[in-house]
Amino acid sequence: MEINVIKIGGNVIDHPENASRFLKLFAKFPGKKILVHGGGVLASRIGKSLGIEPQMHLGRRITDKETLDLVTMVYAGLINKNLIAELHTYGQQAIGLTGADGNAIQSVKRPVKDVDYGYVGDVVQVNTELLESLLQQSISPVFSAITHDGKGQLLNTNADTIASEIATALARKHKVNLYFCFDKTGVLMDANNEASLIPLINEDIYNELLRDQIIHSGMIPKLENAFKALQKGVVHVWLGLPDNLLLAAKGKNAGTTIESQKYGLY
Ligand SMILES: Nc1ncnc2c1ncn2[C@@H]1O[C@H](COP(=O)(O)OP(=O)(O)O)[C@@H](O)[C@H]1O
Ligand SMILES: CC(=O)N[C@@H](CCC(=O)OP(=O)(O)O)C(=O)O
Repeated sequence: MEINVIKIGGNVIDHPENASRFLKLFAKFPGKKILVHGGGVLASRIGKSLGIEPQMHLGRRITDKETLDLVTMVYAGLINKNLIAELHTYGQQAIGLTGADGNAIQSVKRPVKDVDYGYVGDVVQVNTELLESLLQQSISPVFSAITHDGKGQLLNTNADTIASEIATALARKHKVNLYFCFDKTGVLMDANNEASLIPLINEDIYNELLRDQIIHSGMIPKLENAFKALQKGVVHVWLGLPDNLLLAAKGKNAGTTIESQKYGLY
């Protein structure tokens, strides 16, 4: 089957009207689809109000025990359940999951190298049978950024990574497209200038932009994951505004595209 994995960023869903516009588009999006949502900004805001200061390193959250409890409540509870409830108002069958539910995504606690990320998980296994069975019933799985290690420990996993790992695992058997929706028109030469869109990107350009710090913060894991997915068999990766998602599905660019076959890079 053809499967679309769609990631929606925390900056978009932090604004209820933008979240609603996106969810309506997701409900309209044709074919089999899986949603992965972030929520980093809300977790940081609620954390601050509780005296838990966010600590990020290269776009990823350093997660101590207290922060793990916070993100579990915010991502798997507050955000995930509200998204599911709203999707049903648009006629979209959906089921909210963490990686622990149905053993959907197992991860291992990231080994300490230069940085100790704490309770952050690197994905090792995706339960594709579970996802296939839900999709066959026209139920869209909706994932928050929480995984588990199979030994009782929940772990925080970057939502872009979850989207990429799900897409990659399904790509072994299916044609998979991966869409990263966030708060910019795509990858930009200047993150503050929407007109500076880079419509196509390859790994050489990425490395140059990274070196020149044109790509920074949350864009780093997003693009790392985009390239990883393409290398591992995902057919099409797109990044852009949620409002352009249906255009992207029709093959119109309106964002930044990295396409495996067409450019022969992957
Ligand atoms: N070159 C770039 N083009 C576009 N955005 C960039 C770029 N470099 C850094 N960014 C930042 O990355 C952010 C998107 O990453 P992130 O905040 O993790 O998104 P999400 O909402 O998906 O979680 C943008 O809002 C922007 O501030
Ligand atoms: C380990 C790690 O960085 N986890 C992320 C998970 C949420 C996320 O990725 O949210 P956005 O997509 O909104 O950024 C975090 O806690 O910020």
